[in-house]
Amino acid sequence: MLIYREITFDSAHFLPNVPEGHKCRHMHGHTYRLKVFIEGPLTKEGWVIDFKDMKEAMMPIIDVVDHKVLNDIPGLENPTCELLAVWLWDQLKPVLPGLKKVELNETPTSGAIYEGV
Ligand SMILES: Nc1nc2c(c(=O)[nH]1)N=C([C@H](O)[C@H](O)COP(=O)(O)OP(=O)(O)OP(=O)(O)O)CN2
Ligand SMILES: [Zn+2]
Repeated sequence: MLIYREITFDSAHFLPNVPEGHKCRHMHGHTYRLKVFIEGPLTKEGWVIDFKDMKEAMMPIIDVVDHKVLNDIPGLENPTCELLAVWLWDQLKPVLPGLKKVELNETPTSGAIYEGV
């Protein structure tokens, strides 16, 4: 069974590696939407993991990026949606057994999906 929990956070960033003149070289912000997927068997409670426990595992990581400048965070010096999705995966993997996939929307119409290496 695959379950998910979704959360939003607001961050500022700029993309240092895009060409001169690209609008994303300038500091700007996004409301990111992160969907975290966990796969596993049903327990005797009839669930994979308590959604509440998922949220509790996710929140300390979300607190690192929420209302922050992403470029200031070690490992996020070039915070594209793709690299932020990988960073979130790397943070979540040790605290969420069964982590299957992260889906990160940077805008309502664009995003990245990462399932680990
Ligand atoms: N593959 C990627 N492309 C872009 C990324 C990214 O992380 N991965 N990021 C950006 C910028 O962060 C930018 O803020 C988003 O740009 P854009 O998609 O142009 O966003 P808009 O909502 O302004 O889109 P419009 O269609 O122009 O309204 C850029 N690309
Ligand atoms: Zn952006």
